[in-house]
Amino acid sequence: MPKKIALLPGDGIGPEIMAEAVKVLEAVGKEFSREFTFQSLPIGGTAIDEFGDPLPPQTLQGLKESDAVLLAAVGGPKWDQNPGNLRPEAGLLRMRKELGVFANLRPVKAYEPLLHASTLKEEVLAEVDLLIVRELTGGIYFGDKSRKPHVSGEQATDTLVYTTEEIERIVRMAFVIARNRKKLLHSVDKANVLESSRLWRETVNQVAKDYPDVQCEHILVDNCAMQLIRNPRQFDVLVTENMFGDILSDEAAMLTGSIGMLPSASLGAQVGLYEPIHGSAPDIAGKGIANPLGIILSAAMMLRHSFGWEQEAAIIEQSVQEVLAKGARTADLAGPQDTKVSTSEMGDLIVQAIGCRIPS
Ligand SMILES: NC(=O)c1ccc[n+]([C@@H]2O[C@H](COP(=O)([O-])OP(=O)(O)OC[C@H]3O[C@@H](n4cnc5c(N)ncnc54)[C@H](O)[C@@H]3O)[C@@H](O)[C@H]2O)c1
Ligand SMILES: CC(C)[C@H](C(=O)O)[C@@H](O)C(=O)O
Ligand SMILES: [Mg+2]
Repeated sequence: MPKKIALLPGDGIGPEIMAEAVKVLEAVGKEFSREFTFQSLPIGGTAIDEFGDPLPPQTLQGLKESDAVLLAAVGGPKWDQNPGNLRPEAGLLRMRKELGVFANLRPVKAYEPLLHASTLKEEVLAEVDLLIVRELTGGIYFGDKSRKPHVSGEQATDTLVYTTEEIERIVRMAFVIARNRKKLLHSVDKANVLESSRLWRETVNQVAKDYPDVQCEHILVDNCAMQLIRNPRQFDVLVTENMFGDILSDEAAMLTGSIGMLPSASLGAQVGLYEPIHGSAPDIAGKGIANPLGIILSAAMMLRHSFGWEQEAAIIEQSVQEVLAKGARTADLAGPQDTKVSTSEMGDLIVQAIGCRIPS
């Protein structure tokens, strides 16, 4: 049976990078005799323009009927003044909630050929290989929001809510992952200030009893943000709530040289959702210069986590390493010595590398 992949190209650079991910999946399919069917569905700003809804019912239906979902990015200045529920981002959040993908895995790997491309020192970055496990369907993103008049103008409220159950399931997943890596887990919170973080920390301590072989450390989020830049190699798996994970993962992207490099997998009970961590990059959209590696590596995560195709995932990841080692770079990473390539040229190079790795 062919695997049904729902594609959500979205806005800005989304369609440009999505085209490269599809090329790569087709190449893997050809080499390994795997069949895919692709269904492209509207989401975000383009869906608002066409259907007046950032997550139209037919999109949600299509996602639920698919075997896995690949999203590029949503958002852009055109929709920034829309009311909250009619913003592109509202469609993305509603989709995550509807699919129940509470666990967002964001691996951060410093590729050797890119060490010089970061604004940080090479010796700090060498061999960084960590994983941020971000809670994705709770916290301040999903709590009640309100506005009311105030003597100074208005008062706005966002509510940060977590239940023991929501914390426990993500923390348990992080412990299992940590057990299969270096057996080191940092739980990131703000327990010195936030009640939700105090519940988070208590729950982590309870769950930790079931994983005595995993070393578990608590770290406050402000210190964690600093330590990620000071000495990132001290971390292996980090687990944290929704907004802290969002911010820390953009910060951690600079350990790789570009936010365009980071993939992610969002997992839960049903279908898996795969997306690069970056946004729609309106400043470079339509120029053919966006880095497609984040979405290509997300496609690799899809093959591994949704279909259990480890070899196929690894071949994509090895091809990315190889192409980078040969000096090809999109504009976000290119230095004077490098060969600067466009979005589609980068996709072609990965496809070629896949072809060369498999003896026919
Ligand atoms: N998952 C998502 O769909 C997602 C994630 C983050 C932001 N957004 C949305 O994207 C829009 C723009 O947000 P932003 O500018 O804060 O963040 P962004 O991640 O889109 O861009 C930040 C910077 O990184 C660069 N960049 C991002 N991805 C890149 C890539 N693949 N290759 C090369 N350079 C890349 C951009 O050019 C920009 O300079 C907003 O509407 C925001 O809400 C969407
Ligand atoms: C666009 C936005 C809602 C989203 C988030 O905050 O989760 C993005 O920043 C991300 O990291 O996927
Ligand atoms: Mg983000």
